[in-house]
Amino acid sequence: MNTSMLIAQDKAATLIEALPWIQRFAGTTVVVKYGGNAMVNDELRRAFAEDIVFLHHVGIKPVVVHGGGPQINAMLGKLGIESEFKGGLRVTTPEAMDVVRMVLTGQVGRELVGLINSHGPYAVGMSGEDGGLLQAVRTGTVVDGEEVDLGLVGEVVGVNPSAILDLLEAGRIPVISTVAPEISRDGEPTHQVLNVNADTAAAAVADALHASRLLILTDVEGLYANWPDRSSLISSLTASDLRALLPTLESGMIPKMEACLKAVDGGVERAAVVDGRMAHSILLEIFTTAGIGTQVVPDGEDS
Ligand SMILES: Nc1ncnc2c1ncn2[C@@H]1O[C@H](COP(=O)(O)OP(=O)(O)O)[C@@H](O)[C@H]1O
Ligand SMILES: CC(=O)N[C@@H](CCC(=O)OP(=O)(O)O)C(=O)O
Repeated sequence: MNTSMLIAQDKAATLIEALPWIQRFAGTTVVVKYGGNAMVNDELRRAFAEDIVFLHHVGIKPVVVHGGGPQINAMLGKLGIESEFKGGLRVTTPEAMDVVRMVLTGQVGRELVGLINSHGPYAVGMSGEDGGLLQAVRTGTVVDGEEVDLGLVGEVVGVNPSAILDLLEAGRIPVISTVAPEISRDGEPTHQVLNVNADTAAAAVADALHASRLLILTDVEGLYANWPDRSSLISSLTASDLRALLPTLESGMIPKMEACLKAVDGGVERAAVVDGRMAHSILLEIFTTAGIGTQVVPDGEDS
């Protein structure tokens, strides 16, 4: 066989490797969380949009939930508003909340919708406020054993997925920004919006949609057992293994791995953290046998 035939055979092998995965996931919902640190260059952003449109065209129903921490930081900086993180969450004043809402829904969400829609009229942006999608209660955090007030920060306690289901039914790709209306402890709307961590919001959405997969894109290869020892990357672990590991984790990995656990405990078949700095990481994770990154599987399955 000459070289061009060998190259062609290689391409056919790559395509056919995807067949069992396409058969397995067609008709299911895949929730992809796109983080601010994985959307920092144009090539990656374009590859992300291509992957999402690819999923759509092989019969999978992708739902994008996005963050935008670095973009919020940049806008707060431009406006001269100070902000700090405690326990991995942004302390959010009313002034900062206006910026969070404006940047996530009006800037980052718009940009992702535009990128996906350069392939066709698929994406529709919505925030956690639209169609009563998310409900959150105000939450603080605990740092060094002390309760810390975070201001207008919430934890998602309810998801009403009907607006997402309407969009999926119409063949659209929902792109969701994670701003959430507040409800009081007794369930009444307070008419305030809260800033929620996008990883945990994505898990709540995946859970409510009975998604087959939650994929969280980030700026490392996956979960390291002994961060920052690069030889300790974990390719797969069970929910129980993860539960045992959670107290040892640091900073940004905490909400991500909590989100994976919440999703798998809620019935999502698999949740994975993958490297968003690698172009087409979504396709590699879903359509190749080896996958990439770190996947969390339910107890009793081979990790
Ligand atoms: N055990 C760990 N494995 C991998 N990354 C870790 C670990 N512990 C802490 N991290 C840090 O978590 C970061 C990812 O979280 P974050 O910066 O919030 O990402 P994103 O903006 O994508 O949501 C990594 O870049 C790394 O610095
Ligand atoms: C409460 C809280 O911290 N909210 C986050 C929301 C955005 C987010 O989670 O963005 P990434 O996924 O890019 O980190 C924030 O204000 O930065």
